[in-house]
Amino acid sequence: MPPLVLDNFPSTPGKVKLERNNYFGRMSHRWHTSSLTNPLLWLFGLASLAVVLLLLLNSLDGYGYSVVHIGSTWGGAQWEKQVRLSAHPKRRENKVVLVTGAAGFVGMHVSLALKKRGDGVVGLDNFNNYYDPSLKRARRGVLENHGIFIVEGDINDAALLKKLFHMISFTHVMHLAAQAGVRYAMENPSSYVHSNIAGLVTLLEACKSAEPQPAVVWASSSSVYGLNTKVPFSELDRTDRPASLYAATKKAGEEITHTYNHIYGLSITGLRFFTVYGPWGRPDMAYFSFTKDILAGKPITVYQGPKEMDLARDFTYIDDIVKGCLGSLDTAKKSTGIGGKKKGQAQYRIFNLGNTSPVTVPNLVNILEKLLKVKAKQHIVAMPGNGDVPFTHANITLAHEEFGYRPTTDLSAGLKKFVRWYLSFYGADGVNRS
Ligand SMILES: O=C(O)[C@H]1O[C@H](OP(=O)(O)OP(=O)(O)OC[C@H]2O[C@@H](n3ccc(=O)[nH]c3=O)[C@H](O)[C@@H]2O)[C@H](O)[C@@H](O)[C@H]1O
Repeated sequence: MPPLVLDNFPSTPGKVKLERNNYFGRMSHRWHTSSLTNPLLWLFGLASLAVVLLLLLNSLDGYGYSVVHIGSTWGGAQWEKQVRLSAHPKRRENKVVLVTGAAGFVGMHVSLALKKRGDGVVGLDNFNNYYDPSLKRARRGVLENHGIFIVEGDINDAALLKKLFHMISFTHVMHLAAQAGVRYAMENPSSYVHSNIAGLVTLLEACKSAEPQPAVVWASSSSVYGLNTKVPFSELDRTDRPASLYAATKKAGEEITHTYNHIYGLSITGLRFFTVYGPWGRPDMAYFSFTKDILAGKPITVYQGPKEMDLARDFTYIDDIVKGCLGSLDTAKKSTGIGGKKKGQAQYRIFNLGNTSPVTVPNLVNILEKLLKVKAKQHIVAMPGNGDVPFTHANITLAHEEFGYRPTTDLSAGLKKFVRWYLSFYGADGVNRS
C-alpha cells in the first residue's frame, strides 16, 4: 500500500498555503493533572478526536493516498435536483456537457455559451486558492443566474465522478480544470502533478467506465512547443522539449489521453490554447496583473529574451477560444467503448487555438497604458530561467479546416473589452464591486 501522506491543504493546493495544524502542540503545555478531572475538557478532547478521525476518513481516496476534500459539499436530494436541472438540455438534440473548471476563466465563458444555445451544462470546480477564490465565486454567481449549477468538488474525487456519470448521461466532457501558470510550477510542482496528471487520469477512468462514454474535449497548452523555434507552431512540430513542468504535464496529458483513446475507445480532442485573455480573466496572467499594478502606480516587471529581444505571445481573445471549444465539441465523434471496452477505432485530434498574430510584451504594455490613461513604471529585466519561452505563434490551419476556426479579435480590441470589465468589477482602486 502506498504511504499515507497527510497534507493539510486543499486537494489542489493553491498559492495561499494553509498552516499545518499544530493544535495539539499548542494545547499540550496547558494540560496538567487537574485538567484530567475536568469533564468539560474531556468532552472537548473527545469532540476534537472525532473531528480528526472524520478528516482522516475523508482524506483517503481510492488509491490510499490522502486527499483532503475541504469544501467538498456534494450529495443529498437537493444537490441531485440541482445537478439534474442544470444538466437538462433545451431540446432532445442538444448536448449534455460536464464542464470541469467551470468557475475558471475559460470554463465560465464556455459554460455560458453552451447553456445559451440550449445544451445541458453541469459545472465542476474545486474553488482552490491558486488565485483569489472570490473571483471564482463571482463567476459562479454569473453561471447561477443562467441556470448553471457548479458541483463543488475535485477531479481527483473518483466517487464524485462515478456518482455524476451514474446520474447523468453526459454526451461530452469539456475538461478545463487544471493547475495553470508557467512560472508557478517552480514554487509548487506537486500541484501540477496532482491536477494535470492524477486528476486527468481519474477523470478519464470515470469517462471510460461511463455508459454511454462521453466524447472528451480538453485544454492542452501552447507551452507544449517548448524550445521549438520553427514558426508558426504547427501541430506536427516537435513537442518533446518542454521548458516548464507545466508544459511537461500538458504534454503528458496529450499522451495519457492517447492511451485512453487507444485502449478504451474514448473520443479525444486536445486544444492547445495560446495565452488566452479577456474579461473575467486570470489575475496571475501578465495583462491582468499589469493592469492592476499600472492603476495602483506600482512598477511592473517586463522580461526580455537573450540579446535584449522582446518577448512575444500569440495572445488569443476569450470569445475566439470559446468558438474553438464549441467547434471542437460539435465536430467530436462519439466514443466507441461499451462496458469499459473499446469496440472500434475512436477519434483522436489535437488543434492549436491561437490568434496567429504575436504581439510583443512592450506592445501589450503600450496598449494598456493608452486604455488606462496611465504611464506604466517599467522595470525591464532579463527573462529568468523559470520555464518561460521567448515567443509563441500558432498555425491554425487544422482547426480552420475541421470546424472553420477563425479568430476575429485583435489584442487592442480584446484588451479594451478586458479593461472595461476590469474597471466595472474592481474599479480603478482595485476594490471588487460585485
Ligand atoms: O499559452 C499557454 O499555454 C500559457 O499561456 C499563459 O502563459 P504565458 O504565455 O506565459 O502568459 P503570461 O504569464 O500572461 O505571460 C505573458 C508574457 O508576459 C511576460 N511576463 C509575465 C509576467 C511578468 O511579470 N512580466 C512579463 O514580462 C511573460 O514572459 C510572457 O512573455 C498562461 O498563463 C498559461 O497558463 C498557459 O495557458
